[in-house]
Amino acid sequence: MADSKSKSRPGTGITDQEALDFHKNGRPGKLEINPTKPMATQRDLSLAYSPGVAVPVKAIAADPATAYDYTSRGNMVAVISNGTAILGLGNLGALASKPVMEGKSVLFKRFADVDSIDLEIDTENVDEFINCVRYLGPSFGGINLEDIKAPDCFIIEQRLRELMDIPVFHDDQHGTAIIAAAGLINALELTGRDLKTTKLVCNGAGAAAIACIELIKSMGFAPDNMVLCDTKGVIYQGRSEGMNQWKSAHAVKTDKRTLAEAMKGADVVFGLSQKGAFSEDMIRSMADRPIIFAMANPDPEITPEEVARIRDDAIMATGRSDYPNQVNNVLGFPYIFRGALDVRATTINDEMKIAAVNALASLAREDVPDDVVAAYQGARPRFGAQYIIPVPFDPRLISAIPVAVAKAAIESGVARREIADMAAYARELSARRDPIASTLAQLYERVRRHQKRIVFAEAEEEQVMRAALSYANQGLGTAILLGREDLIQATAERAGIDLNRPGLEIVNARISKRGDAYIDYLYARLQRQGYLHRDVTRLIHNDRNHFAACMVALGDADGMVTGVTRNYSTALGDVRRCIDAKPGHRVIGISIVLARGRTVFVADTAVHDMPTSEELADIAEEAAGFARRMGYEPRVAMLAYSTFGHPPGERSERVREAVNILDKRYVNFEFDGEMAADVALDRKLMENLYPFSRLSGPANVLVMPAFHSAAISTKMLQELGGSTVIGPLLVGLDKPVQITSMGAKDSDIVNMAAIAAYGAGS
Ligand SMILES: NC(=O)C1=CN([C@@H]2O[C@H](COP(=O)(O)OP(=O)(O)OC[C@H]3O[C@@H](n4cnc5c(N)ncnc54)[C@H](OP(=O)(O)O)[C@@H]3O)[C@@H](O)[C@H]2O)C=CC1
Ligand SMILES: CC(=O)C(=O)O
Ligand SMILES: [Mg+2]
Repeated sequence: MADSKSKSRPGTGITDQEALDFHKNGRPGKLEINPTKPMATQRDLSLAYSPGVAVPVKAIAADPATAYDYTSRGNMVAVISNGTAILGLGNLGALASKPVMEGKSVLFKRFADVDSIDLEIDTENVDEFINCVRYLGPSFGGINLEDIKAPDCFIIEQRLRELMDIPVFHDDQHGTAIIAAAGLINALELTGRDLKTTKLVCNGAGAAAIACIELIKSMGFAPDNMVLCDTKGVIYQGRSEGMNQWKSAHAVKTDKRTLAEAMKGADVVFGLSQKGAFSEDMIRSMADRPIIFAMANPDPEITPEEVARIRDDAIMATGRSDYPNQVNNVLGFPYIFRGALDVRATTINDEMKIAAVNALASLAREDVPDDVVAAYQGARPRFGAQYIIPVPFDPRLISAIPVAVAKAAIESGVARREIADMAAYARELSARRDPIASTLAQLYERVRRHQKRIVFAEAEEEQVMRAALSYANQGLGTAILLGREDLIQATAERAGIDLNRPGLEIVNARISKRGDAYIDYLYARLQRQGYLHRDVTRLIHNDRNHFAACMVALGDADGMVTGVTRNYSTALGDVRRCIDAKPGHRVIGISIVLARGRTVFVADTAVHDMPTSEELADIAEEAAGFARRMGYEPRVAMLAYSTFGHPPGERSERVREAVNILDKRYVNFEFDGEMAADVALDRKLMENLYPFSRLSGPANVLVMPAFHSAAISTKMLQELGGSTVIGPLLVGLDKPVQITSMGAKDSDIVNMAAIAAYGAGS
């Protein structure tokens, strides 16, 4: 039977089961460790381990600073928790905090290329915790404390800062405070308020809350205009119940005793407490144009929908990614540590925090340039009530925040390394980001706004059904499940999936009223290619790919996804019988390879076996157009085993000729060749040996000389090189169809469905 695990969590588009599967599938968890040096030969071993390793050991013993040169310390941060305040879920213990800590580690890597490991310490004793961490200094360039409850976190952080000579930063305190302060500055500006006269209520008096109010007081907020509340109500001078020295420091003289009383007439409210802590009446009682930051995770103190029902003049922010204005420390900790590590800072001080606040606040006021629009779901946001703070996928964060933090560290004297050329540093930082994730995020968002009907041709398969459900749950459109009802129902029962929800439709090819129209359409196409009417009838009644492709061809569905049960070329043949190439285009397969922070488009990985020169030139044009649509300025390398004529060989001539054809077509993108893959990808090699090359940087589109080299190299990269490969994506068809690999996972199938929907003109 279907259970709650198949129901989407409100507002998120994900089910509990999906969250569990995401963490469980493949290698459990979200993190693994990979070596950065070869470990293949006897010589490698002698260098990496005994005897070679003794040399850096002695060097570090003689000069500890060289540990930054010879070990991973300088780019390594520990995320450490005891699980006493996991998000807003409370004290669930060290072990239960591990998914969050692994998540923070992954975000360090994803957003700022900082290596990170999570350490969960199983004690609630403050001294034991401090003793456990204080000796770990040699291993790390920084310590990120996470989800430790107040007031223990204040003592722990303070003591560790005194004991350790690397940055110790409690993210829930300072990370949150930095982002909230940046959002507040901008919200005050938009509502024409002055920091010195604004009245603020902060609900919650724990780690995040105390740090937030301390930071904004240090920026000039009047202490008397701020009321702090906790589970016992207002923290007033003279209160004795549930107090500690950190709360006392912010107690005010007031006769208000409850949160409801405090919120009456308030300009701003910060929620750093728990789900549902704000009532509609409280929100109603606030001043005009109220500023509401409901930051509890995973569920805010009040939702934007609830606020919108009560009033339309609020500036509303939450800690979540699925609403506008995400005030969440993910906007801070990766970049703050990036800047601190790059100057080998001994600490993260107030100057560095305020520099981060200002950098973040100003970024939201800047015009969003074209190449950043992708991160904003394809729409260009303008500084305003719905956009007071950048989104986590904003590619400008990686250069703006670390530069500001590094500068502040140098100027305030806590840097152990200077950066002479800040502009070069900013460029280096930009090169660390990988734009594909923001491109995919944009793609999903566009599909969400222009929902499409996608037919899942193999819906009797469990992973396809899960993908269809996820497609509907994520609000991407309607998922059409093609298959026999009884089998679909049986699979759904087995998988615990509830099919009775909006956004899912079942279509049975055998009894569909549209069958005759599809037969007529297909017979007209195939009658002169050896197909009898009865052959076509059989194809439509018995073959899901033909039926689904005809649905798309005749407009009954906007796009199609298939491939789980049949090999690629068979599925492609089925589809091509029903759908032609777009006029003036060539159908090709493109694989997106994400490897070590780089994204490369490889073509043709699906269709042309041994392309002619003319076909290679077409493939280059299709691939360059696709790369551009995905937000990249294409630099196309026409690959071969030789480079610019050496070693000579007949096979490379075909590729050379393709370059000549592109020259004659006056295409509007950079291309060159023939060249070997190492020359195409290694800028230095290209500059040193072939300074005449017309590519202005390493290639990001690789046109392979033949299908076998394309398929072999992408599969090898995936299996041996640890790369992520998306695709092959079918490009150039007149209607959007995507074919997955056989046995693809549900998440891959949803990606393909979203890409098909995008291709349908989302
Ligand atoms: N958006 C973001 O980036 C971040 C959000 N947060 C969120 O802030 C919240 C607090 O986290 P953190 O400070 O680390 O936790 P702590 O355990 O340190 O503090 C929790 C505080 O919330 C108070 N509290 C709990 N429930 C209520 C309630 N119903 N009404 C009033 N006060 C309440 C507690 O009161 P008492 O002192 O009386 O026990 C305590 O002061 C969590 O929901 C967390 O997810 C935290 C960090 C970052
Ligand atoms: C975001 C975060 O760190 C928290 O909610 O605890
Ligand atoms: Mg936290």
